[in-house]
Amino acid sequence: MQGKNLSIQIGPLSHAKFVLNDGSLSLQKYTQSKPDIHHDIGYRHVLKASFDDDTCALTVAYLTKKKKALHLVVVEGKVDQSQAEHAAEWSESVMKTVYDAFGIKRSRRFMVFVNPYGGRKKAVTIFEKKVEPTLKAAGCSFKVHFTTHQGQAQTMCQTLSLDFDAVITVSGDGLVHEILNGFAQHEDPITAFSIPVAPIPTGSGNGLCLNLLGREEGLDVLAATLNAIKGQPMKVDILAFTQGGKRTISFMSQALGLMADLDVGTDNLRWMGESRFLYGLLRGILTKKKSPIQLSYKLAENDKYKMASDVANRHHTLTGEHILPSPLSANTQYSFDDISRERYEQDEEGWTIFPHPIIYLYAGKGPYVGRDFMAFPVSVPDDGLIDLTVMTDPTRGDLFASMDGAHEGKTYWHPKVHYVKAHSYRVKPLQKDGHLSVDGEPFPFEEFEVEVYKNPATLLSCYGRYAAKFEPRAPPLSA
Ligand SMILES: Nc1ncnc2c1ncn2[C@@H]1O[C@H](COP(=O)(O)OP(=O)(O)OP(=O)(O)O)[C@@H](O)[C@H]1O
Repeated sequence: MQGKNLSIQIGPLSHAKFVLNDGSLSLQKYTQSKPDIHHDIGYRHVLKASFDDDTCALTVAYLTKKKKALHLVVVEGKVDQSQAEHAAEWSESVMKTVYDAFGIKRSRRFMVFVNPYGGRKKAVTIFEKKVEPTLKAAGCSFKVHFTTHQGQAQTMCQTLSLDFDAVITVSGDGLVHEILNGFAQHEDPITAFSIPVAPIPTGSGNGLCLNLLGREEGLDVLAATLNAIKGQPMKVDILAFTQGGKRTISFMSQALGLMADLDVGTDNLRWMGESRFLYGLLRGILTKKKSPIQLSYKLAENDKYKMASDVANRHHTLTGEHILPSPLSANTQYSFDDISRERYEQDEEGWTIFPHPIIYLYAGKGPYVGRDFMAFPVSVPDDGLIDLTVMTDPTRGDLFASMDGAHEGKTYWHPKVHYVKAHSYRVKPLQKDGHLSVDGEPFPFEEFEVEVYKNPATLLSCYGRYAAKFEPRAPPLSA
């Protein structure tokens, strides 16, 4: 249809034609020096189309994938005066198609916090070279603050004016932790938590970005910027971590033993980027240090097969993708007499007492804790539960084997990995030395309790669920 087409003159020697198709905007560029260029741009990647009446200039901004990463492209050109009315209508119809039809507000207003210190300390450059131009090209407005010290973003969020469409963090998970803790101390915490947080990955682990965008795009700065521009609010649970009478909000994880040693125990190696976690893991496997603790939890579910098929069914309902448990193959690596389904003693208040000595405890929300470790593959954003995983007394071989396929969540199936969903849990260390990390930040190695608050916080998501792929398995016939 003619109304869906628009031609522009880009320079003296080149021109282009846009066509608004079903599902994509196609661009055909004709230049003298190069062969014709054709792009099909999916609606999701179209950031803006605008027409300036005074200058007869049309601008279209979009993101395109080159060498596995997204790049910003802005095409500008002149429209013939006789086509001015059509060009104005055409650009408005593009905006209606790529924003309004999906219920996405155009030209969002953001508060942006940039942590110059996180990861490899490139956040400022990344913000200036990539994020800022993309937000501007999409017609978004924003206020930006470069943090000068730890805790500053948290303090600012306690009194943040709540008139932004979202808060963007250009950092790792540490700044997200600060924002949510600031919101918890806001005079209107419910409204504060309703402001979505959209992380952009410039830290070392960037677990939240991986959970929102998946392993392929989770570390792509412009995929995360696009999520800020076009993602939809997704409600998520938060975790109340209480230690010594003080409550801290945790949005991602608590780690103790080996899993904390490889994170806060390698803090001095931040310059290594993500590799510091692998180094910490190998060091931990070699020393195989035990953590004597008392652990108890309020159990919600401990059937690994059921949890895996429940999460697959939920994804199926949300996306229409069909995921069925695959039958057990003859060469399945592990036996299935796993320890999760053992019945442990319960106290009179219904707390399950976990009896084993442990190598690590890892509890949290969101499948990925780093690109190479999907620690909580069956985690659900808003089930009101925390996924709790404990490794008991493994051999070094068990530890190595449990890390095989860790990026796909295979650790979950290892028979020595105890994995449950709990309403809450408590830990009492039985010795003084040790590491405890909460959302990757160090905390005193002392007694604590974690409870789940169902659903108060908000993130932006393009998928409406955690973006992790995890294959369920059929239970063995005897189960
Ligand atoms: N300007 C600053 N100087 C020093 N520390 C800061 C500053 N701004 C924030 N912080 C703190 O820096 C720590 C690390 O931040 P961040 O999470 O962004 O990076 P990271 O730890 O490398 O990444 P990840 O958490 O994804 O592993 C956090 O505790 C954060 O509160």
